Amino acid sequence: MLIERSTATPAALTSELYIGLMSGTSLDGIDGVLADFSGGRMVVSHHASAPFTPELRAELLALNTPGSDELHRAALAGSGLARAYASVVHSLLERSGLAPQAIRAIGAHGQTVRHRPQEFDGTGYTLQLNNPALLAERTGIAVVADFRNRDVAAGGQGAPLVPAFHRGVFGRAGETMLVLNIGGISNLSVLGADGQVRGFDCGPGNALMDHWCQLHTGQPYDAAGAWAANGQVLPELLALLRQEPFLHKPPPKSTGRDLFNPAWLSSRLKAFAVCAPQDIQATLTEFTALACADDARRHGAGAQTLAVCGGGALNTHLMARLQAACPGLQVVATDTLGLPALQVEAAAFAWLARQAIEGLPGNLASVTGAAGERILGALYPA
Ligand SMILES: Nc1ncnc2c1ncn2[C@@H]1O[C@H](COP(=O)(O)OP(=O)(O)OP(=O)(O)O)[C@@H](O)[C@H]1O
Ligand SMILES: CC(=O)N[C@H]1[C@@H]2OC[C@@H](O2)[C@@H](O)[C@@H]1O[C@H](C)C(=O)O
Repeated sequence: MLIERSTATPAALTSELYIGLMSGTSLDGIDGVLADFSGGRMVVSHHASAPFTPELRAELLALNTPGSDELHRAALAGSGLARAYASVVHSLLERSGLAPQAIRAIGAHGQTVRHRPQEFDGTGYTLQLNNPALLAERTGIAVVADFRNRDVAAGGQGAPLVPAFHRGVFGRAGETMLVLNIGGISNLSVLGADGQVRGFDCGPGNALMDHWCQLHTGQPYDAAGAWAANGQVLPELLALLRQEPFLHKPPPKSTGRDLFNPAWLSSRLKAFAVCAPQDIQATLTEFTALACADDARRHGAGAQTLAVCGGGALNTHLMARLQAACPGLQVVATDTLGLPALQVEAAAFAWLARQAIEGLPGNLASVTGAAGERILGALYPA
């Protein structure tokens, strides 16, 4: 039998440079980072982002709800996403002056279009559209993708996956820290003083606010929350929104656009049709802040700091409402702790790719409820 030698370049095999790519439930576009893990710590050297084209965004959004010809459309959308990912990778290579061979691997999250991990009699699923083979082909770099399904197969939620990364970057010995990601959906990591980590999705992040803002102002999001800040919170609507059972479920739990979507909102707005859209926006912002704050208070005993990442950290009004609802905590953006809010999730997927390449687990059973820690992701070689 002829045993062949690997033709992979030694540079790629020893490199500690990884690229992380994230396109999340806000569906605003792609964030990518180039991260260096040499020397036992992570340094993000470059960040690039790219909005989705209106066509790709519309199709990815449409694929979140059942429709016709889904298999064909999902395949095309996955390839469209991979091409957009490749152009973010090319920007990172150009900015850093590096050749593809210098990068060990790309961690590419894909686009979540369904997330039903625990339904269907224990055979639930989570679906991230992607075309990792095309991404590897277009970049000449190995790709790690499909990070969530192994955790789901082990009985877990498949999300959130970032708490282990949050521990590595933001954890402080002997101190309880809270890290809140406000993307389309929001998720909280509780980094215990004793090293224990808990984490779960809190509920909506920007998804409902973005939808309402787009509908009534034509803008993709409420910049700095200025529109909401000049509206009046509607107490009855707020109370109705806060009745949502997901918010009161104990962890482990995760959610997505499967639940917090325009249909969910419409059904709750029926009795409020005469209200000013700006007041609805103020109420949605308050609802989002309270969904996060309730969890921070409920699960964050002993913590002094709530570090916020994701695009929600740029919503000044939302951050002020969060601070008002958590008087015992200092609410800060993760920028103040060394990692800019918009880079955290992409950096997490660079880290998850490295974990996979090194044969190390990516999930935390204490977070997702999986039967144990697992190596996450599938490898598409360069
Ligand atoms: N200047 C700003 N003012 C207010 N909101 C902002 C601003 N910039 C970004 N955002 C919000 O952040 C969102 C994008 O956040 P982010 O990139 O973290 O989302 P995501 O990648 O979809 O996250 P996730 O995977 O956690 O759902 C936008 O849709 C918008 O709602
Ligand atoms: C299924 C899915 O895509 N979940 C996302 C989503 O966006 C925020 C929240 O819901 C979180 O659970 C998760 O993303 C981050 C990156 C995570 O897995 O930790």
